[in-house]
Amino acid sequence: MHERALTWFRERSSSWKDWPLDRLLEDKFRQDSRISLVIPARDEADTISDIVAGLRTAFVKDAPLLDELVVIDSDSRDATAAVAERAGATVYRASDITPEHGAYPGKGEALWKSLFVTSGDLLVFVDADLTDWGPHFVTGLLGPLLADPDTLLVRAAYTRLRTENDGSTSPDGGRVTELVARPLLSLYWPELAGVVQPLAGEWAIRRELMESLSIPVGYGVELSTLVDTATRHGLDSIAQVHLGARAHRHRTDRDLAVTAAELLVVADARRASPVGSAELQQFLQDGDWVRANIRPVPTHERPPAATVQGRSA
Ligand SMILES: O=c1ccn([C@@H]2O[C@H](COP(=O)(O)OP(=O)(O)O[C@H]3O[C@H](CO)[C@@H](O)[C@H](O)[C@H]3O)[C@@H](O)[C@H]2O)c(=O)[nH]1
Ligand SMILES: O=C(O)[C@H](O)COP(=O)(O)O
Repeated sequence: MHERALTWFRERSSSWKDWPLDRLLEDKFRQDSRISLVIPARDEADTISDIVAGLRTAFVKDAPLLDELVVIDSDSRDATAAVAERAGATVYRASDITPEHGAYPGKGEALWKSLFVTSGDLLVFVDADLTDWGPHFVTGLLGPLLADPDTLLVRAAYTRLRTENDGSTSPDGGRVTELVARPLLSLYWPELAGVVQPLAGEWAIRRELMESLSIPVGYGVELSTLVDTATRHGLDSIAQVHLGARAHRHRTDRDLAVTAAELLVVADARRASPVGSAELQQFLQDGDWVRANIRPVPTHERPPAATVQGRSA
């Protein structure tokens, strides 16, 4: 692994088990922190109820960790809003929030709009399509933020499960992650190559930072916030927490191609110069991230043959 990335990986990774709820509550009340949990959701009526109800029970009813549990309904065509409200969330339609600023479709837009209806100084984002997850996602993500004022952004690290049509699972999830995000980071921001899940939809961030960043309206928001935070505040302002395994609803390759293009746009907007040499950082999906793999990426280009001495034609 790139030396800086390896140092970061070693120093800034922890496990959700390192962050017990008691300790978090103690830190939260000592610091007088307010915490908002935000779930962006488009057409997630099938899964959102369990997520909202589970988090509400764990961190609103049983323990006072969350001050707000908000769902941003992002142009859903199904009953997402009603289901989420019944499960105990405060629900806003993204397009109803600050209508004077207009409305775009997309996840990033939902997160950006959430800034206008929440008040927590710490924000936690959780996707609405999770099928394998646990409340420890939230405690894990908040741990480093509550423990250290210099930590500004916390990313989830997990094994991404792929669920086949017959219900069987393998640790082969994350098509865009493996095919686009990781190569982009390894090539253009190799110091970020130690981020195990650069596109994880579960992350926590200080409001002050989130409000200072430009937010792509679509699926580029995870990549942009990662790169921009590292660029402006240094790698060590970011931490990652291993959360075990995570499964979600899979989208089609064709839909993911649009996401892939969005990531390229985000990268393109942030890049000044091309890479010289490159290696691709990968992680074995069995959870043993210490046995990470480095794959050399060929970058050499031959000159036009017409310019090469001794060509026969
Ligand atoms: O217009 C949209 C589209 C999606 N979502 C919600 O955003 C979350 C993630 O969307 P999803 O379609 O499940 O994304 P994935 O295909 O799983 O993409 C992965 O990679 C993306 C970055 O490329 C991240 O934004 C996602 O969180 C991450 O799960 C879910 O709660 C969606 O309901 C919206 O709120 N509005
Ligand atoms: O982050 C990703 O790579 C996308 O969400 C796709 O994940 P999947 O291949 O596990 O559906």
